[in-house]
Amino acid sequence: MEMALGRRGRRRMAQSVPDSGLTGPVDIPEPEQPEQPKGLRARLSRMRTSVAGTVRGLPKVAKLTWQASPTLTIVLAVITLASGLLPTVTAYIAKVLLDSVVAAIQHRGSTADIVRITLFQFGVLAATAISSALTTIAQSLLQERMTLTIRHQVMKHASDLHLAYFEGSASYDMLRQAAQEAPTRPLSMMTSALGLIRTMITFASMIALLVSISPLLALVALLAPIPAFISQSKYGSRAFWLTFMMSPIKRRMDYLSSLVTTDTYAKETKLFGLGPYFVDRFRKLGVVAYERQRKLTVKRNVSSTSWGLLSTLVGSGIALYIALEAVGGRLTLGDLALYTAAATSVQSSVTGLFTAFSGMYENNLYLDTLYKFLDTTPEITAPAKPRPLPSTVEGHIQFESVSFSYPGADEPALHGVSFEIRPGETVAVVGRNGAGKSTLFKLLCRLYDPTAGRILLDGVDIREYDPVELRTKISAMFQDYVTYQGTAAENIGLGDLNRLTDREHIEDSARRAGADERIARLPTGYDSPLGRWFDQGVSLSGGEWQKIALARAFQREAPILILDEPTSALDAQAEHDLFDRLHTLSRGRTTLYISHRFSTVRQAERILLLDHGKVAEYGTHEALMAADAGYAELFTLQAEAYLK
Ligand SMILES: Nc1ncnc2c1ncn2[C@@H]1O[C@H](COP(=O)(O)OP(=O)(O)OP(=O)(O)O)[C@@H](O)[C@H]1O
Repeated sequence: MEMALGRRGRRRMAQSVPDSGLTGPVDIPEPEQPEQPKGLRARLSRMRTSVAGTVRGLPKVAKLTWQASPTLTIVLAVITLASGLLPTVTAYIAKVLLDSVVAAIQHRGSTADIVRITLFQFGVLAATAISSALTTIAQSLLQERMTLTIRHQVMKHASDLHLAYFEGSASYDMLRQAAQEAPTRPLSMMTSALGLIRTMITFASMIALLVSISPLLALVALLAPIPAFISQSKYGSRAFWLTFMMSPIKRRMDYLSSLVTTDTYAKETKLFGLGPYFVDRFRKLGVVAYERQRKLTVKRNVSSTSWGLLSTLVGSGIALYIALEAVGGRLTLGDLALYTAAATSVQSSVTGLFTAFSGMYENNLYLDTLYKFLDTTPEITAPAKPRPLPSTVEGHIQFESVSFSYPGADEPALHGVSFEIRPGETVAVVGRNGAGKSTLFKLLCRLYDPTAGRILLDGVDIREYDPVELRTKISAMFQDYVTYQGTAAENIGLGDLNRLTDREHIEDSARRAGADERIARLPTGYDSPLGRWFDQGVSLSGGEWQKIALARAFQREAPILILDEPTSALDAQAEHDLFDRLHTLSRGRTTLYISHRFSTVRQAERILLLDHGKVAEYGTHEALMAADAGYAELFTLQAEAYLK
C-alpha cells in the first residue's frame, strides 16, 4: 500500500501506521494478477486451462442448483433449451409471410394464406413471450432457493470450523466472499451454461441456412466476434481479482459502519467524538473502492464495445451483400429477410456463446472461493473412533508439558505447562495480563489443540474424545461472554439446549448466579427481552449482564466448571455473595477460575500462578505465602493497597 504512494514523506508516515483501516492511508493495492507469460502459445494454453476448469466446474454447479430445487432446475432447463429454436422459427415465418404477401400482390397467392401464417406467427410470438416470462419466474425463484441453500451450507460449515479459522484475516476474507458473493454465482453460471446450449441450438439451425447461401460469409460471421470474447475473458478475471482484493477494504468499511451504528460502540464513539472521523474514513475507503470499480467498469465496457463494433461492421457488410443480391433478382424478398435475420442471429449467437462462456469463467472463479471454503477441513475434530466419555466424569485434570502458540504468533502463549487438579478441587489461576490464563482454559475446552504436550481428563488425552461431547462436560464462562438479543430466560437457557424451556431449572440457575432478583424486576420477568436489536428490550448494566452470563454457565450441570474472571463487573457485595455460593456450587465439581482479586483467589483450595506462559508457582495460599515469592508479592501488593 505504502509503495503505491510513491512520495517519500507519506511512505515514511505509512510505515509507522498499522494497516487497520482506522488510521493511516486508505489506499489499497491495485489488484494484481499473477505474472503470466504473454506469447500466443501461452495464451492458447491458458485458454485451454480456463475452458477445462470452467467445464469441470459445471457438474458442481448443476449439483448446487439441483439441491436448491430439482423442479425449478428442470423447468428452467426445458424452457431455456426449447426457446433455442424460437429465433430460427421466427425468422422462417417472417420469410414465408413476406413471400406470401409478395405472391398475393402479384395475384399468385390468397389472403387466407397470409391470415394462417399470421396466426402461426402470433402463436410463436406468444410462446416466446410466455417462455421468457417463465424463465424470469424460474430464475428468480431459483435464485432465492439457491441463496438460501448456499448460505445454509456456509453457515453450517462455519459452525463446524475450528476457532482459529475465524482469527486469521485471510480466511475471514474468504468467508466473507463465500457468504456474500458466492450465493448469486451458481445460478448465474447455470443460466450462462443453459444459455450457451440454447445459443448453440439457435446457432446450429441458423448456420445451416447461412452456409447454404455462402460458406465464406458464414466463416466471416464466425470469426468476427472472437476479439470481443478475448476482451471479455480478460476483464472477467480482472473483476474477480478486484472483488477479492476489495474484500479487506469492504470489511474495514463494514467495521467502521458498525462502530457508528451499533449500540455497544455508539457510547464511546460519541464520548471521544469519533463519529465524524469514522464516517469520514468510511467515505474515503468507499471512494477508493468506487474508483477501482469505476475504472474497471469503464475499461471493460469501452473495450468490449470497441470490439463489438467490429462485429457490427461485418454484420452490415453481410446485409449489404444480400440486399444487392436481392436487387439483382438472385434472391426473393423473403430470402432477404431470412438471410438478414440468420446473419444477425449467427453474429449474436457467436458473441452470445463467447459472452456466456466468459461469464461462466468469471463465475467459476468466485465459486472456487466457495468450494475452497467448503473444503476447508475443521482442525479440531473427533478421532475416527472417539473414546466414549464415562457417564460420570470425575474431573481429574492433568496438563503434561503443554505448550501452545497462536497461529502466526512469535512467542508461545503457553510453554511447558504441567500441573494436576484432583477431582472436585477448586483452583484459582492468577497471573499478569497476557500470562496465558484464558489460553489455558481454551485448551481445556479444546477450542485449540496444544502445539506440544497433552491434556488429560480422567487419565485420557482429551483429543481421544469427541470434542462436542467433551464440551458437554464443561460449564464455562469466558471474559468476552455473549449478550444474546433474546429474553432473559433464553439468555440463560442457551447454556443447555436440552433444558432450553425448563423454566424451573433456568430460575434456579439465575438464583445461583445472583441474577434472579434483577430478573424479577424486569417488566415481564424471565420473558422480558434483553437488548434492543429486535424488540424494545431492557438494557442491563455490565454487572447485570455478567450475572446473566454466569447463570448461563450454571445452567449446564457439568462436572467441570470454568470461570474466566466471573466477577470482573460485579459489585463488592455481589462478588462476595457469589464466592460464598461458589463453595456450594462447586461441590462435587472440578472448578477453575481466573481472578485478579486476591481476596477471592485465596478462597480456592489451590492457586496456580502463571508467568509468561509458564507455571511459576502452584500450591495452597498458605504454602505460596510461605514461599514468599511471586504470589506472595502480588498478594501483599494488593492487600497493602486496601489497607492504606
Ligand atoms: N486469539 C489469539 N490470537 C493470537 N494471540 C492471542 C490470542 N489470544 C491471546 N493471544 C496472546 O496470547 C497471550 C496469552 O493471552 P491470554 O488471553 O491467555 O492471557 P491472560 O493471562 O488471560 O490475560 P488477561 O489477564 O489479560 O485476560 C497474550 O500474549 C495474547 O496476546
